[in-house]
Amino acid sequence: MALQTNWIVQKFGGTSVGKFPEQIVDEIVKVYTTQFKNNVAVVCSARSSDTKAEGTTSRLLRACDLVCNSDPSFAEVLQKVRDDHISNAKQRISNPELQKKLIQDTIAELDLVEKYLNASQVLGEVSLRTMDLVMSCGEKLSCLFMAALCNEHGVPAQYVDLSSVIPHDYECRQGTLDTSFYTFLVMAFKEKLQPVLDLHAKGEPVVPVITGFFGLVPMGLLNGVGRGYTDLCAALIAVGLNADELQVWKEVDGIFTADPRKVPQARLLASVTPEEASELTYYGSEVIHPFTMEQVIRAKIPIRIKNVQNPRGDGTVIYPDNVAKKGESTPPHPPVTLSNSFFEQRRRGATAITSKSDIYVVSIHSNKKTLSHGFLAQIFTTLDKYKLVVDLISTSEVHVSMALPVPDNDSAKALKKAVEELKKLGSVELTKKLVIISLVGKQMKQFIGIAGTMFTTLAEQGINIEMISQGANEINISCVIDEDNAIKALQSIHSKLLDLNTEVELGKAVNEKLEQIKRLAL
Ligand SMILES: Nc1ncnc2c1ncn2[C@@H]1O[C@H](COP(=O)(O)OP(=O)(O)O)[C@@H](O)[C@H]1O
Ligand SMILES: N[C@@H](CC(=O)OP(=O)(O)O)C(=O)O
Repeated sequence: MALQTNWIVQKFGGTSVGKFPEQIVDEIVKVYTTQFKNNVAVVCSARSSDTKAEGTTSRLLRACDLVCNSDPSFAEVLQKVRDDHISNAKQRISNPELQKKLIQDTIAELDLVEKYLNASQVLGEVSLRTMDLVMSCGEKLSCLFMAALCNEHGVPAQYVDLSSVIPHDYECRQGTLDTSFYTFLVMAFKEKLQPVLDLHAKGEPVVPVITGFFGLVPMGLLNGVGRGYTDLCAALIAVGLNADELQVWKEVDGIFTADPRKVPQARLLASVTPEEASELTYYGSEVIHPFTMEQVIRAKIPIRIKNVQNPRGDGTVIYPDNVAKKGESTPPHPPVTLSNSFFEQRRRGATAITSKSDIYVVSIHSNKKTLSHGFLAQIFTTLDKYKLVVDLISTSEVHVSMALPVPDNDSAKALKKAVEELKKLGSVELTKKLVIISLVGKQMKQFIGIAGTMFTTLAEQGINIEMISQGANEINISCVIDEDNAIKALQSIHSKLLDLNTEVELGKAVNEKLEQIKRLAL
């Protein structure tokens, strides 16, 4: 039995769809379908013609906010989305029929959104469900456009809308995003893609262009998954199709040892483990949505991060170093033959460094002599009440320090109220304008002295450390410093711990292993 299905799922982010749609179709989708003979499924996010903050999803959410504040200017925001998509269709789709149909479909979707928002304005609220419905429009418009562009460029494609795959009453039946929910989604996606699979079976392959918005999830998509949900959707599609690889296409060559915009010496990593990718994303390097990994890794599908502007590059593979690939009950035999070259190749302890801005530190000095029973529970109950998240925590006998992300005005207001309540427990000190610097690496726990080098380097640079914390999984050492010192800290720690280049060799080994697995599976 052939274990490889030849399916590859390619996910494209909003800015890539906005800036490089022709390259996506001609240099990526067409190359994989015709040259490499893969079955390709495409998943797209909502278009952003420039930055994500000015992208379609952000605009649609802003329109919802305006409606909540009874501000009628939401119509102007919708008009911007309309103008942007119509001019894009006119500019990029020249076949009159395809263009006419695309513009008609675009207008119909936006008219629907306008209806929802007008109704919400009358009701005086935008429910979670309405917000999801409005948000879904972004991915629908983007995929309608990409499917039209594929067809225009000679790649037969079919638009697939996932926005109604979750039944209305699902919330009542289940309630949370647990494993059974993901299993349900995978089955639902499979069913939705069956007509495409049937065409493939008949020898009429077509590329499904699938909305990365996947339905009205219990509690709302933003609460349940958050921005970047299309990565998760692509992962679940990869599982449903039993794909050989999930490719997440971005505007960087892959995952680097640090954000290349901040550390020019940063190196591209050939591979990282899912845990490392999650930590990096959580602590400021937004490379992939953290929920993505679990689904695909469970199905033993590798994730490859690649660059839309450099499709021939190898990118970065996210794959655990101790698991056999899909279809294998045990690792390729004999495992020893691979162990020297593959992921076991030692790095120098740390894999990458990252920074997360907009951090406040709250320090509470208990008014008792020792931390009394219930002290921490009271702190967390208060933070929970104001929906505040704690990124790092460190405690001593009568003292607790916590680093919290405060990215916007709403969370700043919430924190102010929480601090007032926390004052009942002791003296509270609040420090603002901080960043978390995190050193991440699965090998770090086996190396002595990494934390020492990290903190000595900061001391040598005259950088004061506000707080220190080591992640319980031992693959993350973090500290909090003043935001003005962030770049200096990243660059100096990088040059001490991450400048050495072992990646070229490691890259070869990663590809060698995946090739071997492919051969074994055929
Ligand atoms: N360690 C890292 N490796 C790669 N990119 C990183 C890292 N840390 C931060 N980044 C930044 O993350 C961004 C991700 O790429 P981009 O394609 O812009 O994202 P999106 O798919 O959300 O549009 C890049 O701009 C890059 O500078
Ligand atoms: N469009 C959504 C979902 C998404 O995944 O976006 P992107 O792939 O562009 O990060 C958002 O902006 O959150």
